[in-house]
Amino acid sequence: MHKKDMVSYGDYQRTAEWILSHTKHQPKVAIICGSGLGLLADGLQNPDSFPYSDIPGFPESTVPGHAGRLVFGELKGKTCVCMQGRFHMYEGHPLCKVTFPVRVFKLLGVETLIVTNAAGSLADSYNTGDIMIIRDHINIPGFSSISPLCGPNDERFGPRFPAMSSAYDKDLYRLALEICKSLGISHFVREGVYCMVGGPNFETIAEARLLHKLGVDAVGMSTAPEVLVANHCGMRVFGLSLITNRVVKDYEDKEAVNHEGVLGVSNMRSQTLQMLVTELVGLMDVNNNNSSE
Ligand SMILES: O=P(O)(O)O[C@H]1O[C@H](CO)[C@@H](O)[C@H]1O
Ligand code: HPA
Repeated sequence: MHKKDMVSYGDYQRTAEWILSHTKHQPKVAIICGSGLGLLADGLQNPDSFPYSDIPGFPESTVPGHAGRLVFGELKGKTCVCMQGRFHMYEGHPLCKVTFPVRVFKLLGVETLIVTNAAGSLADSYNTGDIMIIRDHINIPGFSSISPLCGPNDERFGPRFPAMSSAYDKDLYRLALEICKSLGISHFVREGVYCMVGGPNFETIAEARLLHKLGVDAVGMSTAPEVLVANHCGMRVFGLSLITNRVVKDYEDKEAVNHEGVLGVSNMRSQTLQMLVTELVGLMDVNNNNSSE
């Protein structure tokens, strides 16, 4: 690992201090919006919004559908911070930069991370527009030590060898399923395994077939690094994938995925996702939390 690709504890602290000097909000919940899902941030009450370019240490957001803003505010009375746009490895960011905000959130006092993403489906029973609650993930870059946790371990954040067998919080998972029932959306809500690939290309047919055989339900190019870093520093995590396309597994199939199509489906379903996340934040237990106090 090159030195320039490393981030020190002081770097996270500096960014956290900058944020604390610019907003009164003290979030307990952080939400990362996937491609085209930035609407999630629009429901925040009393918002304070900062372009990433104004925040010391934050990388630049370069992908269409990722506005590049950090928004603080309240959802159902709970103080949240929302990343309107995330960073991806394929943009050229080292993973410590991709996950930089998660550790900053930890220093701000965040205890729960909600990750969302756009993903292609491999499971034959899934339809475009389905919402998948992430039960677990497979981190393909991690298999070859491409991980935000590689390099010297900082014990102030967490242990050298973190367990990942409960990466996604079971209570939040169950609560989300109940909320889906009460919202009447269970017929398009699934539970499954997300797989991160590096991207930026979409999958070949052979890769798609391999992932299918591995038991992957949905594939995307994000999320696993953020979830790793959040688990490492003791946050609980909840994740949602919006199924924006079917991953082609058949050589005769002429359908080809593209990012514009992904964004189209995200936009179509983002209001439903917003409803689900809002209810979840409203009903989850947090030690919070009123920023005006
Ligand atoms: O994972 P998010 O950021 O939602 O974006 C997904 O959508 C993009 C491809 O269309 C890729 O970046 C993929 O990871
Ligand atoms: O089919 C896909 N593959 C990888 N990443 C994605 N992000 C949205 N759809 C996809």
